[in-house]
Amino acid sequence: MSFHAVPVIDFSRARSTDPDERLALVKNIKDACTNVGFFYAKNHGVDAALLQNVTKAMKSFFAHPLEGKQKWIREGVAGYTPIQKLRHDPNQYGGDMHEAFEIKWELLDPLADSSRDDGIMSATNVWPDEPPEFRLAALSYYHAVLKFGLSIFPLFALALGLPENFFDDKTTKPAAPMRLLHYPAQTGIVDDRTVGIGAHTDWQCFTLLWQDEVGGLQVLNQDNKWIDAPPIPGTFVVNIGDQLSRWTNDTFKSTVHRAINRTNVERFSIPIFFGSDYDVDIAPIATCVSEDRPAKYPSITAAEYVRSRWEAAHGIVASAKA
Ligand SMILES: O=C(O)CCC(=O)C(=O)O
Ligand SMILES: [Fe+2]
Repeated sequence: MSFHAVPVIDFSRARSTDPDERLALVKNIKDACTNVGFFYAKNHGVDAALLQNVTKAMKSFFAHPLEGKQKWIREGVAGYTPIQKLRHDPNQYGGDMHEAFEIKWELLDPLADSSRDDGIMSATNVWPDEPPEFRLAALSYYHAVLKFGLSIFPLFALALGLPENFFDDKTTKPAAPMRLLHYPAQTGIVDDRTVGIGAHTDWQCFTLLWQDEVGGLQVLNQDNKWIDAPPIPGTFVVNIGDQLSRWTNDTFKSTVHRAINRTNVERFSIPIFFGSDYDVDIAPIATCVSEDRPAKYPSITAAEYVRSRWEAAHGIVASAKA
């Protein structure tokens, strides 16, 4: 059945002592992940003040002239990406109309050892000197959302009929890049060819997205119609990515989406992409495979898979199809 709206799921029930409440939550998650691949999470528990601080810092950073921001471009997978550098949809006319700043896992304490071997996905963060509170604001928000994100894995396990701790030993140092995104106001001629971020699926297990009040996110349904996912204050948009759809042999859906800012107001959003540990093999989980539903995907590590998608988005190799 085709969906016509993105469901809203109340996560306060994850903390309930009533087992029926938790079961009802898992059922909502299962329905959303198998039919839509998207849902809003409300009552997620992330402090609104942390969000306020990071949005203030990112707005201040992106307001700088391009020359200042270009100092933070790095060859690797962290730092600044200018407008139109990426093209998420290879069929799209121009590049994506957004600029981004990407942050990798790092501890909040600047003196702590944040080195971590992520193999071919290893990256070191760069931190703009302006505004000075950028690092603290970004990482404080990041770690609060990381905590919420990790709490979703056991619920996904239950929704898949797996033991609740199934993902625990596979998410001890989970991949979780965060991107701060700025979609400029579009004042010229705007048509379907001018997209903020072209039609794509995400690469990791799932994404937690905060979006501001401007709107523009759209999700493709089974009838090939774009369904709006409008901003709902106090929620995150959660969507399944290709890693988890492969891993579950397509039990969970990784749904095509895009963002188009057709207003003359700039838009900001912050996705965090949650993956398993990079060294985990994401071949279809045994319980998702049967004689009727043979494994659709070969074995590959999460790092190899994500790296191939990253290279495709950067035009380094032909698109690696999910
Ligand atoms: O900005 C948005 O609303 C969507 C961003 C997105 O889909 C992505 O970064 O993968
Ligand atoms: Fe996305």
